[in-house]
Formats: sequence, C-alpha cells, structure tokens
Amino acid sequence: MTTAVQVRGLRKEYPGRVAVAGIDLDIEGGEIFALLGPNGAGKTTTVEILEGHRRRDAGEIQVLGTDPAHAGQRWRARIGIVLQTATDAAELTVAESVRHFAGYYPTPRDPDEVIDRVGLTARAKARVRTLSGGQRRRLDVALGIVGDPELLFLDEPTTGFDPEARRQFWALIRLLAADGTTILLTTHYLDEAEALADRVAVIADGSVVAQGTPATIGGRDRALATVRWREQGAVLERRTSTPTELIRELSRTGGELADLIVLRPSLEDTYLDLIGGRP
Ligand SMILES: Nc1ncnc2c1ncn2[C@@H]1O[C@H](COP(=O)(O)OP(=O)(O)OP(=O)(O)O)[C@@H](O)[C@H]1O
Repeated sequence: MTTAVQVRGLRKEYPGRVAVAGIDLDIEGGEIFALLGPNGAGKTTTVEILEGHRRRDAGEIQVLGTDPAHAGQRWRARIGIVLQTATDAAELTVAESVRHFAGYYPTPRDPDEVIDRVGLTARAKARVRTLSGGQRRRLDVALGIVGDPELLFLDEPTTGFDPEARRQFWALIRLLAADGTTILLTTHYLDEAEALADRVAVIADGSVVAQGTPATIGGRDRALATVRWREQGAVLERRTSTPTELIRELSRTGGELADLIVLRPSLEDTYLDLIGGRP
C-alpha cells in the first residue's frame, strides 16, 4: 500500500499563537482518516497546509508524493476539496455547476453520474440558490469529487444534514473509498468518525494526543466495562474488566437479571478523556 500523506514535525505559528506544534501523520492510500479535536486545536490549519493553501513554518510533508508548498496544477487536479463554506454560484443550476467544475480537470467523472451519486438527480435543473442547506452540502461534495480525485479532503461534511441524508452521505463516502479514493475527514461528530474512519487522530493544542483505529484509540478496547442491572427496583452497576465472568456469577444466584446491559466507553467518552482539561 502506498502512503498518500506523510507529515513529520509540522509547525505553524500565527502572531502570538502556536497553531500546530509539531505534528506527525501517516495516511495510507485508500484509507479514510479522521482528524478530531476541539475548536482551535489546529485541524483546519493542518489541512490547509496539506492542501497547499497555507505556508508552514517547519516540517516535512508529502501529499501524493509531492510537497504541497511547491505543487503545481497537475498535482492540484489529483486532489479534491470540500470546504465548510457553501458554493456561491447561486444562479447556475446544479447540473451547470457540476459541468462547469468538471471543465477544470483533465480527466473528470461524468457530471450526471456524480449528481446521481450525491442524490441530487431530482434537483439537477434547480438553481443552486433554491437548494436546502443539506442539498447544498451534497452539491459541494459533487464539486469536490467531479475531478475524480485520488485524495479527498472533507471538512465537516455533514453539518446540517438530516439523519437520512447523513446515512446516504456515509454510504457515498464508503463507495468512494472502495474505489480507492483516500479520504481525510475533519469532523466534530464522533459517531461519524466511528462509522467511517479506518483510523483517527485526536489533535489538541496543536499536537496529536492519540492516534489509532476508532475501536482501540486511547486504550478504548482495554477500558473497563460497566455492567448494569436492576434488583428489587434499584439500579445496580459494577465496573469490571471481565463482564462475562461477572454476569455468570450474578446469574448463578437467581433467574433473569432485569434490564441487564454491558456498557463500554463510546468513542465520544474516550475522546473527551483524551482532550480532558483542555480549553
Ligand atoms: N489566520 C489566522 N491568524 C491568526 N490565528 C489563526 C488564524 N487561523 C487560525 N488561527 C488560530 O490558530 C488556532 C488553530 O486554529 P484552527 O482553525 O486550525 O483550529 P481548528 O482545529 O480547525 O478549529 P475548529 O474546530 O474551530 O475549526 C486557533 O487558536 C485559531 O484562533
């Protein structure tokens, strides 16, 4: 497998503020990688540097084998960017916008197929200004993928989506990844990171505080489980590393345990622990 993104010792300072304080990252080709972290952690700065839109102060970076600070048009055509800001060609129709963007790339995808993939076929002839917020985000995604990018940057892609649209969007991202597109996702939705990402990195105060799969990051897989049940009207709970053993023990003494559940820390619990105490 090839490395799509390699970052070593990345630093970026704004006047009076270190935004990125020495970050290392490796993103493999075909992987969905999520960058998590609180507001102001340095995610956008990092991503903008990787996109070639911002200068760094120090560090080594390779994105698709090229340093973004010295990359040209040909490299740019190999990446796709879906920004937080909505598209602003409000008087064009959806189909016109996507076709127009396709014209910027040497080997674009078929615009109609892209519109279909993002679920906008029924609105293809609608003017952009008449789209709902969620539909506009889908158009943003269409514009990000019409160039058939090898690497796609997605910044908060599902903000404003209804639950059904989110699920459809996740299915689209999985399809893109299955086609071999590498995806760098920035999100504040931990369930989204859990549903989509092969690996996640948590950034706080400009540094990576943990990196791993959603299931194992921060020792999540080794964390104690909570066994909770009801006895004579009272809710009882115990934290244990061996929940099966505990349940076996409990069930020996009587019949069915009422309202029995085994809880493990969610990705959100682990994330909050990892960034705990930070602003
Ligand atoms: N152009 C800029 N000039 C000065 N300071 C900046 C600039 N851009 C960002 N910062 C500061 O750098 C820090 C990191 O910001 P950044 O936007 O990278 O964080 P983020 O993790 O993307 O946050 P969010 O989740 O809110 O988007 C913040 O303290 C921010 O105020």
